Amino acid sequence: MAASSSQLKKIESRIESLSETLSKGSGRKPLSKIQLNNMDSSRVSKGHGAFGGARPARTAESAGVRRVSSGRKSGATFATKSPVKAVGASSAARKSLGNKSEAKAPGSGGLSSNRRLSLNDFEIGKVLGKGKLGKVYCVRHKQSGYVTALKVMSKKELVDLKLEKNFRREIEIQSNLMHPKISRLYGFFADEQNVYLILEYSMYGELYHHLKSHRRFNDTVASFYIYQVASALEYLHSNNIIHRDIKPENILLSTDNNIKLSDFGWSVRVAPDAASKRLTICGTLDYLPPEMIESSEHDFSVDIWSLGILCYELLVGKPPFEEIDKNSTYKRIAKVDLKIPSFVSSDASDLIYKLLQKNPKKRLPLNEIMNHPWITNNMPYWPTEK
Ligand SMILES: Nc1ncnc2c1ncn2[C@@H]1O[C@H](COP(=O)(O)OP(=O)(O)OP(=O)(O)O)[C@@H](O)[C@H]1O
Repeated sequence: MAASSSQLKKIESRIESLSETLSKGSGRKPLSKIQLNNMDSSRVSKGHGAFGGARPARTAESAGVRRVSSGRKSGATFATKSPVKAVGASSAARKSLGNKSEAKAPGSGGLSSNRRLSLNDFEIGKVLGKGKLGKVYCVRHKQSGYVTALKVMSKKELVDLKLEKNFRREIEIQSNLMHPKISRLYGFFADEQNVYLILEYSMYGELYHHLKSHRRFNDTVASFYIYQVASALEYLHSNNIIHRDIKPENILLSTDNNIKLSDFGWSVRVAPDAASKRLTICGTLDYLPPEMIESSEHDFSVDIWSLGILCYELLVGKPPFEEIDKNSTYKRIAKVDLKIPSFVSSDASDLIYKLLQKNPKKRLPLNEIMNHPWITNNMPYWPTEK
């Protein structure tokens, strides 16, 4: 595993430029004011699903978030069932995670109607959290009664931070996704100052906070989450999308510990041709794969690497290559300097080793991850619907 001195030199100079790129953003062009001002929800609502078919006007998921009580419970390893009556959603959460019926549209006339939306269409509730560009609120759509999350982003900040490209990606990709383990983007609109994303409400917030409050999860809990993320990734990859920012902060929890993969700001749609490779460095430091650090091309397997990091972090409580300074982290990633604590079960260790392979081609494919003994042996203990 030890790298030669010339390899190390190469990595060091790479790290310098990488640190610069990550702190500056990767040269994204500013979007003109006119483009931002022209944004409205009709682009989303008129858009046909990239994966064949128009988006339904209302989903079972959205119906399931009606009449939500405002209190957010947290703390339980498996959060107790919410007061929300989920219509059709999450019933097949455990063993048939890909069940499309969860995302079927039971009716019409919901949030994604062609009528332009504005802030006046919503009752604003509590702040759910704060992002880089603004706050996220729990809101109720007055006409339908649907409770959703409303992400408010300042146009000025978007331009100043050169994040318009990420924002466009987030909208273009997420609005066409329909999977029970992926957070829905119902639409968006803009006014003079802000753009607003209407998102599926995940009442239990980020998986990251749950992990921090528990320090680490046991095999049953961690495998339940990993299986769900793998299921979401299987859907994304089969639709030629690489997420590129898998981490506990981007995994939200809804009822019954159903995960909702979110934050598609770094995701990318690639040509169906398997040879298509990307070069952009993106994602989050601890989750970067060796090929990004070494500036090689990357493909779908970056998400498999990140799934390996996630698996480790859920079981150990911190990512595997974490160091005080980022250069040391980069070096450890480049060398795949992996040390798994002895309290991690042998099945889990086996899976982590198979995911954190330096050679992207050697990383375990998603279907094999979902059938790995660590998953199948823990599956009977996953929570069931009450
Ligand atoms: N759909 C949602 N349901 C419930 N809570 C949410 C939802 N979306 C975001 N939140 C909460 O709001 C916080 C901020 O979210 P936001 O996506 O703006 O932050 P972020 O991760 O920094 O994203 P960005 O990088 O786009 O700024 C999250 O940490 C989460 O707790």
